[in-house]
Amino acid sequence: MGWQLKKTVVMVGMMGAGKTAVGRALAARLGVPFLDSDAEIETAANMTIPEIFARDGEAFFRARETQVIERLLDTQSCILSTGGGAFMAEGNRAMIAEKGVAVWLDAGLDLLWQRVRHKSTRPLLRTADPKATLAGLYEARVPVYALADLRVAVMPRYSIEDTVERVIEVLRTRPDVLQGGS
Ligand SMILES: Nc1ncnc2c1ncn2[C@@H]1O[C@H](COP(=O)(O)OP(=O)(O)OP(=O)(O)O)[C@@H](O)[C@H]1O
Ligand SMILES: O=C(O)C1=C[C@@H](O)[C@@H](O)[C@H](O)C1
Ligand SMILES: [Mg+2]
Repeated sequence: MGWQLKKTVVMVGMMGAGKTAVGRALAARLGVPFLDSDAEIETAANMTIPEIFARDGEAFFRARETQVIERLLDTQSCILSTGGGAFMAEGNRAMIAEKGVAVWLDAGLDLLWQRVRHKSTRPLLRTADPKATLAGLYEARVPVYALADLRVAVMPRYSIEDTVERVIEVLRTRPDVLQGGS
């Protein structure tokens, strides 16, 4: 029997947690569409996220992010990966709770730093001490990510496919979200 995804699964968590990589692999596994709010914003603006931050500022990006998430939540039963800051806005959380189910990819700070340290694609980390900036964001955001409906612990030894398996296990505890697969 195939899978039946009943609700849109919204991946939330810190930058580098794997929302995009795991979300894409999860969608392929379940045979449902994959959407990524950061990618949609870049395509619509025809600019990269660092370019948008540099030209229009973070507040502009956040307004776009809310609009895009609202639009993407109307795609029935898909996997929607968000940007790392999206779940911080209460209005975004309310939309996500209404139309989908939020899954927090919970990765530790050391792993996150290993994943993001060599990339220049995250404008918020363009500071004098990006490791300390990441740590500050982590401290501030973890209590908010913890409001997600479901949590999946991400371990350094997990491959993307391993994490997909963990997400599926957790989703299967919610028959209103995922059924089938046996
Ligand atoms: N086991 C793994 N699981 C998830 N990602 C991994 C793994 N191993 C390496 N990666 C890599 O870690 C990087 C960060 O992942 P990804 O871009 O999916 O994070 P993200 O949560 O979408 O971040 P952002 O909030 O910035 O969009 C990617 O280059 C991804 O390919
Ligand atoms: O954690 C964040 O606030 C961000 C994460 C990325 O996904 C992008 O949405 C952007 O770089 C901001
Ligand atoms: Mg991403």
